[in-house]
This record gives sequence, structure tokens and C-alpha cells, in this order.
Amino acid sequence: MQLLNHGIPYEITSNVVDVSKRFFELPFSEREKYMSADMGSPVRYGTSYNQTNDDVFCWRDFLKLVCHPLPDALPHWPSSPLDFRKLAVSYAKEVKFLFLMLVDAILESLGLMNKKNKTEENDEDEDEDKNKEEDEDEEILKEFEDGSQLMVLNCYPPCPQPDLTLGMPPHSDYGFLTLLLQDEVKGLQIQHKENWVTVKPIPGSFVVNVGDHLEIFSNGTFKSVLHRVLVNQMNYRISVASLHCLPFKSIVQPCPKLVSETNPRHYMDTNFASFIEYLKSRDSTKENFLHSRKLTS
Ligand SMILES: O=C(O)CCC(=O)C(=O)O
Ligand SMILES: [Fe+2]
Repeated sequence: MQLLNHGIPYEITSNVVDVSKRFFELPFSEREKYMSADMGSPVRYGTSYNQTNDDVFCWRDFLKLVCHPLPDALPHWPSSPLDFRKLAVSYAKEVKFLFLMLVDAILESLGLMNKKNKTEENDEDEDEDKNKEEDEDEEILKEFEDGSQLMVLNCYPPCPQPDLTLGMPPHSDYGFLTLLLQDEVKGLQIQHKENWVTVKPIPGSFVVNVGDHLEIFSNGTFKSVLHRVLVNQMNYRISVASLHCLPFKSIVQPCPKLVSETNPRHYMDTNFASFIEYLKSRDSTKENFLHSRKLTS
């Protein structure tokens, strides 16, 4: 899905793409300051997926920025280019707000949002049950507000032999939703009915990708989307992905209200620790993470 007319000023999206480009143009000595093998680091620069244990490298540099809680993470973000933090922060805040609007709509589409209706006059018993449900629904939304946000700046340099490699191999995103901004260079493809379809870049628009957690939470109503990135001989390509999840410590599970005798749960509980375990043990012959959380009956 591509999202247009989302209300985020074009200046903010184009500035974050521009400052990302300038970060990747810095001398390596400046960029390498942010290299870290620690997956929990608030800022991490690297190549491929994980240059310490990938067998085959992808044609990609990345900078990962933890965005939540922002006051703790921000002092670790790059201070060069000089306007980096300012532009990345204003983008991160806008995109989080947009994510929450999308969550609200998704919860409603799943029948999980009973909007508070303060003006309506109902009889009192009914009111009490209704209020309880409304409170539970507000709780879910509150958890998303406190949820984690990870921003990934991707840079795919021109490649002399693009047919021999990929910018990113096929994967689905860990997390609930990813809001992805791409520059005007083609490269992103999503899998649709066994075919790879190129997503046409529309300046200022967001590609919204369903992540593994939304598939689990919705008990399979939403399906996470497999995607990959091609590289080309001519152009640098920049993308900025904002991955949104529940708080790191939360258990992700099919929403109890969506599970019933006729619609049993299709996924095990999961959390961030099990994902890290999976990443460490990953080899290219293994099933993907979501698959490893599926219940078979
Ligand atoms: O560069 C892109 O278009 C996709 C990036 C992506 O899939 C990711 O960062 O997870
Ligand atoms: Fe992705």
C-alpha cells in the first residue's frame, strides 16, 4: 500500500532523505564511529544485514537509529552532518504520529475499537460494560504509543554487476508496521502472487508494509509482506524505513478478542528475545522468523 495525502509536509520527508544521503557521503572514518556488534545499541552503522555473520554480503549500507525513548537515544545519534539530528528527529516524530493514526484505523477494521461516545445517553448497566471495553481498547492504543520505533536509513550504491547481487534479500519486517520512504530511484519489490512487483517511487509518499507482529496480532487477518531490493549500475538509492512495534518487553500474541473456538490461534507468543535468538542462529537455508512462530494443527 502506498500512502499519499498523509499530512506530513513534503519538506520534512525530502529533508530526511537528503540528510541521509549526506551522512552516507561522509568519509568512512566518520561513519565507522557508529559501527557496533551490539544489537541493542541506540545507533548502529553497517554493511549488508550483519557483516559479522552474513556469509554473502548485500549491496547496502545502513544506519539504524533507536527512536524510543527519544531523550535517551538522541545523544547517541550522529552529530555530523550538523543538521542530522534536527532533521531526523522532526521526521521521526511526524512518522510516529502517522503510525498511531494507522493503528487506530487498523484496530477499528479488526472490530477492536469501541470509540468513546460521551454525548450518548445509554442505560447505566449497558454503560458500565461499554466503558470497560472502551478502556481495554484505549489500553491497546496506549501500548502502541509507548511502543518502540526504529529508523533504518538505507543506502544502495551503484553496483557494477547488479544482476549478481541484491540490495536486500527477500524478508518480511519484524514489527507491526513499517512506514517506508524511498527516493526517486526504483529498487523495492514486493512479492505478489509468486511474482516480484516493483514499487513505483512516488516522491513524498509512504510504502506501508505489514510486519510479522501485525500478522500475529490479527491472528492472520493481515499478512506480512515479503519484499526485497534490487540495485542498479547508475544511481545511488536511499530509503528510510521506520519500524514500529509494541514495547520491547511486550509479548506479541494473537489478540484474545480475535481468537475463538471457530477461529483458533494460529501463532505462538513471541517477544524480542526470541527474535534475537533467531537472528543469531539464522542461516540462509532456514525458514523465516514468522514461519517459526506458526502453530500447525
Ligand atoms: O530500501 C527499501 O526500499 C526497503 C528497505 C527495507 O526493506 C528495510 O529496511 O527493511
Ligand atoms: Fe524491509
